[in-house]
Amino acid sequence: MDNRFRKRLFYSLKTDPLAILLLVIIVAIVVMSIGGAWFSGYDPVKVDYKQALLPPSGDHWLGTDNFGRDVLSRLMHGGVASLGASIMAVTLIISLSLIIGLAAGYFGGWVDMVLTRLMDVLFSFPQLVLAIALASLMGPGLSSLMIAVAAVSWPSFARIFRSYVLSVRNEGYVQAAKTSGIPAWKIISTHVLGSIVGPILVLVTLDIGSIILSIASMSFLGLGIRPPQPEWGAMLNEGRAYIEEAPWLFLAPGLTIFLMVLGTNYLGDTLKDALEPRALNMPRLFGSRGKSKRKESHMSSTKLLEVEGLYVTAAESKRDTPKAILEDIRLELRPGECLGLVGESGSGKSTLALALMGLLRPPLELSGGTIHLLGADTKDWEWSDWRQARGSRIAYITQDPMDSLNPVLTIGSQLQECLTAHKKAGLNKAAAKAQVLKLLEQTGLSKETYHQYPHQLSGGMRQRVVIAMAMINEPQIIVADEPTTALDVSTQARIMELLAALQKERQVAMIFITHDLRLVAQIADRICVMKKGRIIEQGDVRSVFTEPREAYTRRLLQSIPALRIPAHLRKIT
Ligand SMILES: Nc1ncnc2c1ncn2[C@@H]1O[C@H](COP(=O)(O)OP(=O)(O)OP(=O)(O)O)[C@@H](O)[C@H]1O
Repeated sequence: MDNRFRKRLFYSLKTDPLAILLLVIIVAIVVMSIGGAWFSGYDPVKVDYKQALLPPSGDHWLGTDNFGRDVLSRLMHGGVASLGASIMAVTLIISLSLIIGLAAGYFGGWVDMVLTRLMDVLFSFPQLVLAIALASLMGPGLSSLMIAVAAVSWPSFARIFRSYVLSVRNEGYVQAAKTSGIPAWKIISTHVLGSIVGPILVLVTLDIGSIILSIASMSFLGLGIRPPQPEWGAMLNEGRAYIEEAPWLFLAPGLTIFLMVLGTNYLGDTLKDALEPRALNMPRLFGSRGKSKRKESHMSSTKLLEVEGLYVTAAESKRDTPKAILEDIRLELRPGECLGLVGESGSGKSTLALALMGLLRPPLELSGGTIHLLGADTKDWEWSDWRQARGSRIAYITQDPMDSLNPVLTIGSQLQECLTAHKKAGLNKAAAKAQVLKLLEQTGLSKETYHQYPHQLSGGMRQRVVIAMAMINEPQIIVADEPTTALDVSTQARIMELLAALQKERQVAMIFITHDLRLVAQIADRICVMKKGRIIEQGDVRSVFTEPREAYTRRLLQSIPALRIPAHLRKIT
């Protein structure tokens, strides 16, 4: 666990009293279950009919059952059986699903095919019914319960692990390890497994609740531990007959199971949020709920985007003085125009792109200025407003296409998903597919791409898919953040041609971010030059190339060979 994760987890717990309360309850239940044997004070199985069905009192805090046994003592001893069986079942499930998920995801091919078909077969049965059938075949007892629950639960975990592996399998560092001749088992255990430890932890926490519930349900049906030994599900069954006469018999195990399941689910969510800060901070970034009225601006209707005095700061903690990342940014964009945003690494180009998309995440924060998008002031926009705008009005193309593509979904389904996310009335499945196929053709991809997965495509093809994704809902603005950086020179040229053609054909306005002035010369109408978070020079391409005002721009221009600048933009000397 890295330090930042621990800090985020601590922060989430600190600011969420319910999470703390549930954590305390879970710890108390676990401690009482483990220590029950020593400090319960009553034998959980000893029958004493004289004490039968006593209500809760100072002697018996949770009352007694129909055999005169102390309910609290049985609850504590039963916890060992219930929690022990659940933990054992989860361990079995995780081990099995990890082996199968890793093998399917990493080796692919026929191994993947066989294993995913096996998972599909198991998925086709209702899980609990199959587990009950298996447990009945093996006979009553906690071990048969555990095995039955594990045998039916592993496919859903294995499928998740497989998808994690697929997403890291094509990462540069895994490819580099493969090309260095490192054996598969070592790559899996260090690179692949290392990067999915976090998700495993979250899955375990999230799912232990449902495993506890499955084990209790099966015990309730009489498939678990044999009487008189206590177990929560079995106790629930025993208490059922006395629900009116002695409700504590039913309530005590029922509430314990409820609190354990609620607690583990809630804490699993907290853990997940700490691992994925995006989800944690999403809504807070856009002000409190219920203020979603958009203020229409007085901006001229010809400007698609107008940024005025924009400031972005970063502060790692409240105590730190915020560091200025963007200062006094002013720019505008008109229909069909391409604005090149250039500057050296670290000048703030990507941060500006994220601000324009409403995607700034802590520690980055919008600390001043306004962004008018298609006539609307985005100041009070909530997450849902940005979500509607993204894709349909303003789209984003990233540097690395793999960032935007899901490795486990086909290209066709991902494009169709983008289309249906902003669904226009009357768009059925067939029409959506036809639209996707047409766009694939327009972006120079074959029909077969529709059924292919991202890893089956080359880098250039993937970037074409991402461009198609950006175009599919016909946005009026596209922000392309170094879209050709990850490509070789010839693919780069073809992607630039495609972007220029699509932009012209569809009259889309584009912000083209790059540190490569040659690319800007090919595509942009105007240029903004950025340095240390500020726009230090902006103007039309020709004037910036031929008469740069700033020494910094001149240095940037001098760094590219004159011959690589188009003739009409070269300085006439
Ligand atoms: N999450 C963050 N927390 C703190 N500082 C950040 C964060 N993201 C970016 N910065 C800082 O903001 C500045 C601008 O970064 P940004 O990524 O926008 O630059 P860039 O011009 O896009 O660089 P590149 O061309 O290398 O992508 C840098 O100094 C960077 O360290």
